[in-house]
Amino acid sequence: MNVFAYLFQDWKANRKNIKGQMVLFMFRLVQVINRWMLLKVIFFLYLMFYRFFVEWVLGIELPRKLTAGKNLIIYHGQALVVNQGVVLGDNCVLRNSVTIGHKKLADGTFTGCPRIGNNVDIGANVCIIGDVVIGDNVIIGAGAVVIKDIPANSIAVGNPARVLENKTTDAGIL
Ligand SMILES: CC(=O)SCCNC(=O)CCNC(=O)[C@H](O)C(C)(C)COP(=O)(O)OP(=O)(O)OC[C@H]1O[C@@H](n2cnc3c(N)ncnc32)[C@H](O)[C@@H]1OP(=O)(O)O
Ligand SMILES: N[C@@H](CO)C(=O)O
Repeated sequence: MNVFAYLFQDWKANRKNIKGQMVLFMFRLVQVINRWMLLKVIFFLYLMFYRFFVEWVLGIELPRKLTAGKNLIIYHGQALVVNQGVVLGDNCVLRNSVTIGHKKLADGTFTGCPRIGNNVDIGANVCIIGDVVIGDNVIIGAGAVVIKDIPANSIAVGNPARVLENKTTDAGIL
Protein backbone atom coordinates (compact mmCIF):
# COMPACT_ATOMS: atom_id res chain seq x y z
CA MET A 1 0.00 0.00 0.00
CA ASN A 2 1.45 3.39 -0.93
CA VAL A 3 1.61 6.15 1.66
CA PHE A 4 -1.35 8.03 0.19
CA ALA A 5 -3.57 4.93 0.28
CA TYR A 6 -2.33 4.15 3.78
CA LEU A 7 -3.22 7.61 5.10
CA PHE A 8 -6.70 7.51 3.55
CA GLN A 9 -7.51 3.84 4.27
CA ASP A 10 -10.38 4.78 6.62
CA TRP A 11 -11.75 7.66 4.56
CA LYS A 12 -14.49 5.83 2.66
CA ALA A 13 -15.72 3.90 5.69
CA ASN A 14 -16.22 7.23 7.50
CA ARG A 15 -17.93 9.10 4.69
CA LYS A 16 -20.22 11.88 5.90
CA ASN A 17 -18.28 11.71 9.17
CA ILE A 18 -15.75 14.49 8.86
CA LYS A 19 -14.53 14.25 12.44
CA GLY A 20 -13.85 10.53 12.06
CA GLN A 21 -12.07 11.09 8.75
CA MET A 22 -9.90 13.86 10.16
CA VAL A 23 -8.93 12.00 13.35
CA LEU A 24 -8.14 8.81 11.47
CA PHE A 25 -6.06 10.64 8.86
CA MET A 26 -4.06 12.24 11.69
CA PHE A 27 -3.75 8.85 13.41
CA ARG A 28 -2.48 7.11 10.26
CA LEU A 29 0.02 9.92 9.78
CA VAL A 30 1.50 9.42 13.26
CA GLN A 31 1.67 5.70 12.53
CA VAL A 32 3.72 6.38 9.39
CA ILE A 33 5.99 8.81 11.26
CA ASN A 34 6.41 6.31 14.09
CA ARG A 35 8.05 3.80 11.75
CA TRP A 36 11.34 5.66 11.27
CA MET A 37 13.45 7.55 13.81
CA LEU A 38 14.37 10.18 11.22
CA LEU A 39 10.70 10.93 10.59
CA LYS A 40 10.07 11.11 14.34
CA VAL A 41 12.78 13.77 14.62
CA ILE A 42 11.62 15.74 11.58
CA PHE A 43 7.95 15.60 12.54
CA PHE A 44 8.44 15.93 16.30
CA LEU A 45 6.21 19.01 16.40
CA TYR A 46 3.47 17.17 14.54
CA LEU A 47 3.65 14.28 17.06
CA MET A 48 3.26 16.83 19.86
CA PHE A 49 0.39 18.51 18.03
CA TYR A 50 -1.36 15.12 17.55
CA ARG A 51 -1.20 14.47 21.30
CA PHE A 52 -2.35 17.94 22.16
CA PHE A 53 -5.16 18.19 19.64
CA VAL A 54 -6.52 14.63 19.34
CA GLU A 55 -5.92 13.50 22.93
CA TRP A 56 -6.29 16.65 24.99
CA VAL A 57 -8.69 18.72 22.95
CA LEU A 58 -10.87 16.03 21.32
CA GLY A 59 -10.52 13.43 24.08
CA ILE A 60 -9.61 10.56 21.75
CA GLU A 61 -6.62 8.40 22.69
CA LEU A 62 -5.46 6.41 19.69
CA PRO A 63 -1.76 5.91 20.42
CA ARG A 64 0.71 5.90 17.54
CA LYS A 65 1.83 2.33 18.43
CA LEU A 66 -1.70 0.92 18.28
CA THR A 67 -2.28 -1.90 15.77
CA ALA A 68 -5.44 -1.09 13.82
CA GLY A 69 -6.73 -2.72 10.63
CA LYS A 70 -8.19 -0.89 7.68
CA ASN A 71 -11.61 0.80 7.54
CA LEU A 72 -11.65 1.74 11.21
CA ILE A 73 -14.79 3.77 11.98
CA ILE A 74 -15.11 6.28 14.80
CA TYR A 75 -18.66 7.45 15.50
CA HIS A 76 -19.20 10.37 17.87
CA GLY A 77 -15.51 10.54 18.79
CA GLN A 78 -15.59 11.57 22.45
CA ALA A 79 -13.99 9.99 25.50
CA LEU A 80 -12.48 7.18 23.44
CA VAL A 81 -9.45 5.52 25.07
CA VAL A 82 -7.56 2.64 23.45
CA ASN A 83 -4.37 1.23 24.97
CA GLN A 84 -1.39 1.02 22.63
CA GLY A 85 -1.17 -2.76 23.16
CA VAL A 86 -4.63 -3.38 21.72
CA VAL A 87 -4.99 -5.09 18.33
CA LEU A 88 -7.98 -4.07 16.22
CA GLY A 89 -8.89 -6.02 13.09
CA ASP A 90 -10.34 -4.68 9.85
CA ASN A 91 -13.73 -2.93 9.63
CA CYS A 92 -14.18 -2.25 13.34
CA VAL A 93 -16.47 0.44 14.81
CA LEU A 94 -15.59 2.41 17.92
CA ARG A 95 -18.14 4.73 19.53
CA ASN A 96 -18.29 7.38 22.21
CA SER A 97 -17.02 6.53 25.70
CA VAL A 98 -15.37 3.27 24.70
CA THR A 99 -12.37 2.07 26.72
CA ILE A 100 -10.18 -0.81 25.58
CA GLY A 101 -7.17 -1.68 27.67
CA HIS A 102 -5.39 -3.81 30.24
CA LYS A 103 -6.06 -4.73 33.85
CA LYS A 104 -3.78 -4.15 36.82
CA LEU A 105 -3.05 -7.33 38.79
CA ALA A 106 -2.59 -7.71 42.55
CA ASP A 107 1.20 -7.83 42.15
CA GLY A 108 1.19 -4.48 40.36
CA THR A 109 1.84 -5.91 36.88
CA PHE A 110 -0.56 -5.50 33.99
CA THR A 111 -2.32 -8.10 31.87
CA GLY A 112 -2.09 -8.11 28.10
CA CYS A 113 -4.56 -6.07 26.08
CA PRO A 114 -7.63 -7.15 24.11
CA ARG A 115 -7.23 -8.58 20.62
CA ILE A 116 -10.24 -7.71 18.54
CA GLY A 117 -11.11 -9.47 15.31
CA ASN A 118 -12.48 -8.22 12.00
CA ASN A 119 -15.96 -6.68 11.66
CA VAL A 120 -16.42 -5.95 15.34
CA ASP A 121 -19.03 -3.31 16.15
CA ILE A 122 -18.52 -1.81 19.60
CA GLY A 123 -21.44 0.12 21.11
CA ALA A 124 -21.35 3.30 23.15
CA ASN A 125 -19.96 3.15 26.71
CA VAL A 126 -18.31 -0.25 26.32
CA CYS A 127 -15.28 -1.34 28.37
CA ILE A 128 -13.15 -4.22 27.14
CA ILE A 129 -10.40 -5.00 29.58
CA GLY A 130 -7.67 -7.60 29.96
CA ASP A 131 -6.08 -10.27 27.84
CA VAL A 132 -9.27 -11.16 26.00
CA VAL A 133 -9.99 -12.17 22.43
CA ILE A 134 -13.04 -10.92 20.55
CA GLY A 135 -13.78 -13.05 17.50
CA ASP A 136 -14.71 -11.87 14.01
CA ASN A 137 -18.19 -10.50 13.23
CA VAL A 138 -19.13 -9.60 16.78
CA ILE A 139 -21.47 -6.89 18.08
CA ILE A 140 -20.92 -5.62 21.59
CA GLY A 141 -24.01 -3.89 22.96
CA ALA A 142 -24.00 -0.43 24.48
CA GLY A 143 -22.71 -0.31 28.03
CA ALA A 144 -21.18 -3.81 28.07
CA VAL A 145 -18.17 -4.62 30.23
CA VAL A 146 -16.22 -7.38 28.51
CA ILE A 147 -13.74 -9.31 30.66
CA LYS A 148 -13.81 -12.70 28.91
CA ASP A 149 -13.36 -13.91 25.34
CA ILE A 150 -16.31 -13.45 22.99
CA PRO A 151 -16.73 -16.06 20.23
CA ALA A 152 -16.98 -15.13 16.55
CA ASN A 153 -20.38 -14.30 15.00
CA SER A 154 -22.00 -13.44 18.32
CA ILE A 155 -23.69 -10.54 20.11
CA ALA A 156 -22.59 -9.76 23.66
CA VAL A 157 -24.35 -7.45 26.13
CA GLY A 158 -24.33 -6.48 29.78
CA ASN A 159 -21.99 -6.21 32.73
CA PRO A 160 -20.26 -8.64 32.84
CA ALA A 161 -20.88 -9.26 29.15
CA ARG A 162 -22.82 -12.37 28.18
CA VAL A 163 -23.37 -13.79 24.73
CA LEU A 164 -27.00 -13.69 23.55
CA GLU A 165 -27.75 -17.38 23.08
CA ASN A 166 -30.31 -17.29 20.31
CA LYS A 167 -28.77 -14.51 18.19
CA THR A 168 -25.82 -14.55 15.82
CA THR A 169 -24.38 -12.09 13.37
CA ASP A 170 -23.81 -12.88 9.74
CA ALA A 171 -20.27 -12.61 8.45
CA GLY A 172 -19.61 -9.14 7.12
CA ILE A 173 -22.09 -7.34 9.37
CA LEU A 174 -20.71 -3.87 8.76
C1 LIG B 1 -25.86 9.13 19.52
C2 LIG B 1 -26.00 7.70 19.06
O1 LIG B 1 -26.84 7.36 18.37
S1 LIG B 1 -24.72 6.70 19.53
C3 LIG B 1 -25.22 5.10 19.04
C4 LIG B 1 -25.39 4.22 20.24
N1 LIG B 1 -25.82 2.91 19.78
C5 LIG B 1 -25.15 1.81 20.11
O2 LIG B 1 -24.17 1.86 20.79
C6 LIG B 1 -25.73 0.53 19.51
C7 LIG B 1 -25.41 -0.69 20.35
N2 LIG B 1 -26.42 -1.70 20.09
C8 LIG B 1 -27.07 -2.38 21.10
O3 LIG B 1 -26.75 -2.19 22.29
C9 LIG B 1 -28.16 -3.33 20.65
O4 LIG B 1 -29.13 -3.37 21.68
C10 LIG B 1 -27.63 -4.75 20.35
C11 LIG B 1 -26.94 -4.70 18.98
C12 LIG B 1 -26.66 -5.25 21.38
C13 LIG B 1 -28.77 -5.79 20.31
O5 LIG B 1 -29.75 -5.37 19.44
P1 LIG B 1 -30.87 -6.45 19.00
O6 LIG B 1 -30.21 -7.55 18.24
O7 LIG B 1 -31.94 -5.69 18.30
O8 LIG B 1 -31.34 -7.10 20.37
P2 LIG B 1 -32.72 -6.96 21.14
O9 LIG B 1 -33.10 -5.54 21.33
O10 LIG B 1 -33.69 -7.90 20.48
O11 LIG B 1 -32.35 -7.52 22.59
C14 LIG B 1 -32.03 -8.87 22.78
C15 LIG B 1 -31.73 -9.09 24.25
O12 LIG B 1 -30.54 -8.38 24.61
C16 LIG B 1 -30.81 -7.40 25.63
N3 LIG B 1 -30.03 -6.21 25.29
C17 LIG B 1 -29.99 -5.58 24.08
N4 LIG B 1 -29.08 -4.58 24.12
C18 LIG B 1 -28.57 -4.58 25.35
C19 LIG B 1 -27.58 -3.79 25.98
N5 LIG B 1 -26.94 -2.81 25.33
N6 LIG B 1 -27.24 -4.07 27.25
C20 LIG B 1 -27.87 -5.09 27.92
N7 LIG B 1 -28.81 -5.89 27.37
C21 LIG B 1 -29.15 -5.62 26.10
C22 LIG B 1 -32.31 -7.18 25.57
O13 LIG B 1 -32.79 -6.76 26.80
C23 LIG B 1 -32.78 -8.56 25.17
O14 LIG B 1 -32.73 -9.37 26.32
P3 LIG B 1 -33.84 -10.53 26.56
O15 LIG B 1 -33.76 -11.44 25.38
O16 LIG B 1 -33.40 -11.17 27.85
O17 LIG B 1 -35.15 -9.80 26.64
N1 LIG C 1 -25.24 7.08 15.44
C1 LIG C 1 -24.73 6.03 14.59
C2 LIG C 1 -23.82 6.50 13.54
O1 LIG C 1 -24.31 7.61 12.90
C3 LIG C 1 -24.02 5.00 15.40
O2 LIG C 1 -23.35 5.35 16.36
O3 LIG C 1 -24.12 3.86 15.03
